[in-house]
Amino acid sequence: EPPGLAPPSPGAPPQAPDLLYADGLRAYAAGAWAPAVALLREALRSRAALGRVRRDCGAHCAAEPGVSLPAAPGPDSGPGAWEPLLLRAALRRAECLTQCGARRLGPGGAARLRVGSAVRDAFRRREPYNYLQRAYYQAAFDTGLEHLGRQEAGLALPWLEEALQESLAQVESCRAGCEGPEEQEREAEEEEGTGSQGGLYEAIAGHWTRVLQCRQRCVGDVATRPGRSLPVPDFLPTQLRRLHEAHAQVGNLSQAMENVLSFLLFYPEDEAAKTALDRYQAQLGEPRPGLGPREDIQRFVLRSLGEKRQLYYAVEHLGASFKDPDPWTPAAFIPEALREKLREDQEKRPWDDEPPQPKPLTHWKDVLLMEGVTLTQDARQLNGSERAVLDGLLTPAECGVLLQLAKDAAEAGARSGYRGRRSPHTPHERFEGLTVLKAAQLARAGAVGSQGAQLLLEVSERVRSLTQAYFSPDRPLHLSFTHLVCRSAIEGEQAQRMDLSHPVHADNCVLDPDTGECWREPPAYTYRDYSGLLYLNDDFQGGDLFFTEPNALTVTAQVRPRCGRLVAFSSGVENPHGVWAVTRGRRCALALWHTWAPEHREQEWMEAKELLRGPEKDEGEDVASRDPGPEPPSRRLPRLQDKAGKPPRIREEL
Ligand SMILES: O=C(O)CCC(=O)C(=O)O
Ligand SMILES: [Fe+2]
Repeated sequence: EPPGLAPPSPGAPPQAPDLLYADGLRAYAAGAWAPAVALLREALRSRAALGRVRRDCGAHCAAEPGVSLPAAPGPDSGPGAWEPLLLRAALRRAECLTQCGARRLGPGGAARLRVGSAVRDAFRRREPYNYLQRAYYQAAFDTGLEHLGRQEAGLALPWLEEALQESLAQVESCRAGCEGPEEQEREAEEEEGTGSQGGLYEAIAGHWTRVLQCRQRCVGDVATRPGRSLPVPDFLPTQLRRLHEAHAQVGNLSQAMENVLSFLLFYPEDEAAKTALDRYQAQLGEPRPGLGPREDIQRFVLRSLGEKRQLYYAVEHLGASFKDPDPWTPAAFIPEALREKLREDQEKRPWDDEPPQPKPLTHWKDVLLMEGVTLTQDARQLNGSERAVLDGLLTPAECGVLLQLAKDAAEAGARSGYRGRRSPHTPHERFEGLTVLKAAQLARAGAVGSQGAQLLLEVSERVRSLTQAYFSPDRPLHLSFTHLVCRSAIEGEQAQRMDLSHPVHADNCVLDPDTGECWREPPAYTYRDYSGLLYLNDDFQGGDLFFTEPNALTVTAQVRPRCGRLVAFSSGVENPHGVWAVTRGRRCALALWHTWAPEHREQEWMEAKELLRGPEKDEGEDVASRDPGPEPPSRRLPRLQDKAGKPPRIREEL
């Protein structure tokens, strides 16, 4: 129990967590800190209590003699003999679970306490902890690390041990939630196919796959710190490593052994751990036959491996999808085809042979002049390295055309049944993205004006040539992805918002704010070398871009979007960035990523251009559509003018 919490009133059924959460947020917004904290804590506790009920009932019902699933039938019981037994046991078990839930939560309890989807997402993303600082076990781990940093291994140990046990307990309650009806709806929404249309057994297999996917995600959920989009990598093995080192430092050799053996369950080939094990063994003297890995970890690893085996089976044979959250899964578990892909991803490391270096900025000024662009802030003014704000890349008329394109494309999408998605980064915003190819296809189909689609191509090339001139004059940069993105505040959900429109991240590596390290490996887009954001409007509230230190907390610079403003920066750890919540209106920007690696050049750019060159669009003077080169054209293209006839200069201090 987190310190400072009053004990729950014994026996009383928990109150609905979503009501508590909403009250807590209201109190927070009103500045009533004490009630806000009490309510938010109560919301978390009530949610945990619900999780406990599910978990306890699950365990209780699995152990009931009358409802336990049948043992495998003998060889002489004939084919199909197990089927009625299995299904009857499933019915009994469901009955037991229903009764147990009613006993613990009151009649209709589970339904009464069912949480709405927005709040469920908030809990899943651990948002309540945003308000209460950090999850208790994460705080315990940090305290442990602080002691270790001060060479106080003895003081660190109880914190580290508690953090590990509490993390495991959190994983258990998360897993218990995976059988809940809400999870199933959500998973089924996300992934259609695995058995949702089949008969009884396909449906059972699909349901089971979704339960397993959800359970496997739990480690990542528990390891995700509030407000962050990515989990602390390798959360459990990291804790075990700290534990064995700390135990060894204070001379608890047998516990050091237990913990390093547990670590080796995740990484049997880890050289440092093997060496440590040998050392502990030598120090201990005579062999201790009873010494093995910790039971809790052994159970965890075995169970997880069993689930992975089934999931990979479903991937291979049932078309299910599974994004394995763990880097420690043994290669033998992963189907050959997937392994191939992982290997490829890992081998493509263009930075190995040609590390990025600071470039002499030779002719960028000429390019700026030619483009009618002004440098508003350089890296020094932005408190960083390799970042810049440039203005005047678009005329207001051009912004208008691109905004119209985004709007028309969204409407075309809506007509074809595509609902404006919730943002992948926050439940409080809608998110629409348009690629260059999609724009060209829509233009061909007459759903959007071809002028907009054409301009999208042209402008992306404008940004590319400028970014290359500014940051990489001696080495060609290619566009690797171009995305027109609008984020819109969802009305009625903004009042108490504390989250970000886009959590702090780096564009080509996985940032670990606790160590300030950034892992240039998948799932990051490791081949991205420079990022660009070209803004189209400013008539919205919130939504400023900000840069931080690698701790993801200390803001070093902020940029207010506006039409024609480009923020360009190198995509690595030197430029962690995020976007403040968009609390009113719609914020549209062209996001562009550049790469030095020609093999990661955006294929769709050329396809889009081909499409737009088609017969319907064959106007003689269309320069862009005539360039046959494999590269996007680097030549300056005609630009839309304002009514006055000259491209306006925009220069404003931030
Ligand atoms: O829209 C912005 O200002 C930033 C978006 C961003 O960082 C990204 O998409 O990676
Ligand atoms: Fe980004």
